[in-house]
This record gives sequence, structure tokens and C-alpha cells, in this order.
Amino acid sequence: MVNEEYGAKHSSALLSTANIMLHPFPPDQRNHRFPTNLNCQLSDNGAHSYNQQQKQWTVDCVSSADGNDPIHIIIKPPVNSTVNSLAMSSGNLKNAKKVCLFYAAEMEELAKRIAAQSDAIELRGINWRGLSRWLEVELRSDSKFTVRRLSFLIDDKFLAPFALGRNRSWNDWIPRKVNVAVWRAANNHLPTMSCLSSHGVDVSSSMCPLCESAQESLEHTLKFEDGFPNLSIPNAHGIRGEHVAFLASFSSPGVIFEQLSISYALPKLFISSFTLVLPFFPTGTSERMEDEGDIATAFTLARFLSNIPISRGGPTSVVIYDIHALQERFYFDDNVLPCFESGIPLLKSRLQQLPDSDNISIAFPDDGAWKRFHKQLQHFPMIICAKVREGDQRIVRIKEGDPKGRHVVIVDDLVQSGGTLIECQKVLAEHGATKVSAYVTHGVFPKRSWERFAHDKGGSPDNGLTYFWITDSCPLTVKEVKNKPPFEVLSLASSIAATLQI
Ligand SMILES: O=P(O)(O)OC[C@H]1O[C@H](OP(=O)(O)OP(=O)(O)O)[C@H](O)[C@@H]1O
Repeated sequence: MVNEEYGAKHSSALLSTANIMLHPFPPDQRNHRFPTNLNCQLSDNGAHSYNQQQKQWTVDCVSSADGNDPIHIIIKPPVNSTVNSLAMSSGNLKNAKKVCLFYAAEMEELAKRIAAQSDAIELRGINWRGLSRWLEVELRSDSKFTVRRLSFLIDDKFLAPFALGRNRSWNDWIPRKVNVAVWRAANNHLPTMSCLSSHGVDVSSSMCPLCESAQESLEHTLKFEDGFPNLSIPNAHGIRGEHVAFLASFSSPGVIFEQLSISYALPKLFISSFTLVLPFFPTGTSERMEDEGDIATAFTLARFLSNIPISRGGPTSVVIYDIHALQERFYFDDNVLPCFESGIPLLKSRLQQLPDSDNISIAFPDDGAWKRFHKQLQHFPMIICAKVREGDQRIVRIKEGDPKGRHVVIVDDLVQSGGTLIECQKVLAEHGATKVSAYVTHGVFPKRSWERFAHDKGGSPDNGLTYFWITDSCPLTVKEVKNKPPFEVLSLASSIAATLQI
């Protein structure tokens, strides 16, 4: 399909079928900052690459613009009940519950992976902040010195040319200027500066015609003038009577308001049921009510979630993975149905794949981790540690168990500064562990603290970790640690897909 001028209407029929490969520019044009050898996919969000791989452990590489920077994400088949597995299999699709899955912008990758698990799960968009998937780019043809404005479809991984002009090949065009100013409120993707530049778009030279500032040109379109979010649910009538879920990410206080607004709005659209999937419940770490006046913000957040309206089908289900403290389960009131899931089955399956799977011991860095996880890991030899926090310091010592000669995997719910894991690693290495790895469900890593973790490169555990497994509950971290040993991402996708069938 060819469209010669910008402003082309997007055709969903086209999007469901087309696959386009862009070819590199000729060598003399390579100084231009635009993606070469870019895998462009106008189809259903990369789902096919995952579909083929549901039946076994796989390591799937998500291509970047240059094709050299894969995200190391591991996907495994659903681990939940037979009922769910049966419902998910294509043969039983008729029995599977059809679910419309909305998602927060930063959860787009995980949402795609979830949808790839089952034809019963259909992705739906939210108009985030007036953004759209359209980016206008002006290109200059060297041969004819004409300027063309083309519309590009923005996807998280792919920047696809919607049209190159009749009878023209991509190589005829050289990007001259990218105009980020015209985003249309049509779709659900949140393009960011880094997203654009990762596709070779020179964002720094993209000027808004109104303010002539690149940064403000995005800001103009991101929010209302007063800074509050501009949201809408397209085709709200179309979800009446459907089972609806929203995949949320409360990665910072600033994004909670907009996602709560969506979570409060969806159940009132005459839907059959509503499920909020919040893989990481972010508050609660290191919260202590030691002095009168200390505030437990985990309770505040639980109250917000407890006030999600009921839908026609009844109370909202709230799915959370490995919530920090056991008592937080009871912070929710009876208006909602909290469903607490765990990433540990993913870890157990991964451990089975290791060549030294018969030499694994599990270490818990503190009592909290032991209480939370020991029942799920009871078939492994265990090492139980005690941890004391002294300001920024974490002091860890072994209380029980012997790491000598073992590949020890430290298991905890989350990592922040990394202090707990690093101190635990040191003490295990001192006591003779041959290898040390770590697993946490939630890789929070504020201030890029993941950089503190080195890879042992096959050497001693004093030098670093053999593996550091996290899940994709914190999507911003996944982007940062991609393709960086010792990190490996165990995707929650199959587990969430199965949970949506409850
Ligand atoms: O990476 P870090 O900055 O060391 O933080 C991570 C640690 O913090 C949390 O526990 P916490 O110390 O709050 O203990 P608790 O289980 O007693 O609340 C969490 O369970 C980790 O153990």
C-alpha cells in the first residue's frame, strides 16, 4: 500500500498482514542517522515469534533497531493448573475466557508476550496523553531534490515506513528532518525520546513548530497544559459485556494517578469482569512503624486499589506477584479479590535446566525471604541467613546451612540498592560456595544499582554472580539490563495469561 502524503489513515487490515524489511542505505549514505537493516513489522506486535515457543523453554531475542542488541527474555509454558493449561491450548480455545487486555505504556512488551500465549487474549489500547503511533518524517530524495513527508508507524521495537511513495524504494530517500511535533491521539503507544533515538531518529534536532524546542515538542503532546494526564479508552462501547484486564506498572509515584484513573474507569463500562494485573506492588520495602507518626504507604496503596469499583460481574480481581510482606495481603478490603501469585515456579523450572541442577542450594538472605519462599523451595538444601540493616549498610551472616561446594542461588522478593544480595554473596563465597547466583521477582534497581552486579565469567564467586534472574515485573529494568550477563529475564507472561483464565 502506498501513501504519498503524510496524514495517511491507518488501515488495520494492512497492519494485520504486512511484514516489511528495510534494506540498509548504500555505504555513502551511512552517516545519516536513520535505522539501517531495521526489521519492520506491521503485524500483531511480534506475537508470532512467541507463539511457536510455548511448549518449551526458550531464549528469545527481541531485535533492536540494529539487530545486534537482543533482550534476553526467557519464556516458558504456563505452570498453572491443568484447567488453565487446557483452556489455553488452541484445541480448547472455545472454552477459554476471552479477555481484552489493556496495558500501561511501559508494559507494552509484557502485554504482547501475554497476548502471544493465547488467542483468547486480545490487546486493546488506551489513548495515553494524546499520543499516537504516528510520527512524521521529512525525507529528501537526492536524485530529485524533493521533500516528502511520510507517516511512520511507531511501535516499541519497530519504526516502520507506512509509505515510501509510489514506485520508490527506501534507498531513494534520506532522512533530512524528523518532526516529532505531530502526534495523533489514535493509539496506545508511548513513544519516548530514547525509543525514538534507539531507532536512529535524531530527536535532538526535532523541533516543535510551536516552541522550537525538541524537549517541549514532546511535552506539548504528553499532557494537558497543567501537567495532568489526558486519557481516554477508545471504542468504549466495544468492550461492553467483555472480560477486561489492565496490566499496570506503578514504577513511580508519578504514573500511579493516571493508571488508577484507568482502573477506576474500566469497570464502569458495562464489562463482564475486571482484573487489575499489578505484577509489582511497589510500596512496603523497609517500611517500619517504629515511631508514632510513621506512615505505611503500602496500606495507602492497598486502600486505593480496594476502592476500584465493582463491575457488572462483581468485585475486581487484583493480581500481584510476590508481595513484599506477608501482612500486606490483609491490607485489602472486601471490595476487591486479591490474587497473590509467585515467580518462584519460573525459577524452579529454570534451575532444572542448569547442567549442575543437582548441586543447587537455596539461600535466603533474611527471615522475610525464608518465611515467604521456603515452602515453595523445600526440596532444595537451604542456607538461612540473618540480616541487620544499619543505615545504608546490610550485615548478613549465615544462621543455618552449609554452602561449601554448592552452586548457591540467593532468593528474595526484590532488589533495590543491591546491598542485601551483595553482602549475602560475599558471605556465601567466604564459606566455600563454588558459584553464587541470585533470583528476585522484582528487579527495582533505583539509580541503576544493577551496575553493582558483575558476572563471574566462569570464575570464582568472589568476582560476581553466575546468573541473576529477575522477572519482567519491572519493565524499565528489563530494558536496562538487556543482554548484560549475569542478568536473565524470566517472563511472567505465561503465568499472567493463565491467571487471566481464572
Ligand atoms: O537491595 P536492598 O536495598 O538491600 O533491598 C532489598 C531488601 O529489602 C527488602 O527487605 P527489607 O530489608 O525491607 O526487610 P523486611 O523483609 O524485614 O521488610 C527486600 O526483601 C530485600 O531483602
